Amino acid sequence: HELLKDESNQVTIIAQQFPTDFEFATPYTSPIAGANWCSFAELNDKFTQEIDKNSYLKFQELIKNVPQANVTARKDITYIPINKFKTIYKGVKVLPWFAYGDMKKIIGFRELNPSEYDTSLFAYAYEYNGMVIRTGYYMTYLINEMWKMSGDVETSTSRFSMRRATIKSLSEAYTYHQHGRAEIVINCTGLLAKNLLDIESEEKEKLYPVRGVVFVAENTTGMKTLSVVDIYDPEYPEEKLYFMPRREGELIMGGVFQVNNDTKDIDPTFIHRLLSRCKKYLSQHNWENIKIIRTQFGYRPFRKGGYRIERKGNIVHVYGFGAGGFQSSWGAAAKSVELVKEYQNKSKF
Ligand SMILES: Cc1cc2nc3c(=O)[nH]c(=O)nc-3n(C[C@H](O)[C@H](O)[C@H](O)COP(=O)(O)OP(=O)(O)OC[C@H]3O[C@@H](n4cnc5c(N)ncnc54)[C@H](O)[C@@H]3O)c2cc1C
Repeated sequence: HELLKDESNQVTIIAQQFPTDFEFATPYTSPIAGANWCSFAELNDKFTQEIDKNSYLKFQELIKNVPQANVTARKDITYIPINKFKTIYKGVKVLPWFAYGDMKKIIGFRELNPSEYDTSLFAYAYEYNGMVIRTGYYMTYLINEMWKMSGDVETSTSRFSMRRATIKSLSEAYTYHQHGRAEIVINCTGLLAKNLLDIESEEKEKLYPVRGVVFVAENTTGMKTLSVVDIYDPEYPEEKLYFMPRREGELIMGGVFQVNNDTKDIDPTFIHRLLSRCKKYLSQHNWENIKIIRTQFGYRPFRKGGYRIERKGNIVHVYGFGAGGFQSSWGAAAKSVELVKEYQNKSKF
């Protein structure tokens, strides 16, 4: 999308799976995400903070001006239960980087007053102006924007095309360009980057899946804010508790964070624990007779050391986004475009 803004660029997307696919023979993460913006950057990680801030601002622009992008403004509230505060955080209040500096203002960050939550359950809570990205629709919007920019379809002047194909190695990707051989390849293969024959051997070791399971329900709960309860259950340490109310009256109910789990089985008892936690922690909402439409799972493409945005000759690697591929997307795209331009400028001389 960002590359097409330069009218001299022509782009072909090669993919095994596309956003409107509903079953995947091989891992494809993006359609499974909720998704929200909740940057995970550490307090001193300015690089990721800049990327996530850039993305936040872009999503805000879409919220305000582009309804068909399917990004919806939602207050995002996080509650920290007392047991987690005591056992895991050792009684120290932990706030994210965007609770400070100019980002605090931009994002409307605010700690909740104790009168606003149940102090017998929670040690503290905070909120900010967040969002829900309706991922399937949002990605379709992006594709349609690219077709618009293409100006033409399947002719010698078209600047965009999509190709369903499976590549075994990055070197093969050059041959799929709609107008002959590509000059540069951008590798956004997510978790499957590790299967590419010509990826560096150390990269294969770095990538690992963190499985997520979410329920898509009809939102009869009355919940209008994006709500996260930062739970810790020593018996089920992989289980989380978060909710994303989508624009069309759906509720994403999550989830789990299962490191190195690439299975497809879902524990049938999980939903019962999730609902009993809902009744305990979020009793202001109605959890009776909730109708679950679908259970879905995906593999967050984690990479040891964080994500990779790096140019090696005429390949730009952009993968390993773990649990934050949407919230980092626009910032990561901006960095990738810089790397493409760097290559284009070098190859001119
Ligand atoms: C349950 C869950 C909840 C999440 N919630 C959030 C959230 O709230 N906010 C957030 O920011 N992130 C969230 N994430 C994380 C986010 O979904 C990922 O970081 C993001 O989707 C990764 O995108 P990607 O494009 O790198 O990988 P993918 O979406 O997996 O895309 C990779 C693409 O490469 C193609 N491909 C791979 N190998 C080949 C090949 N050899 N040949 C051809 N094509 C190939 C695939 O077919 C696919 O099209 C969540 C993830 C899960 C599972």
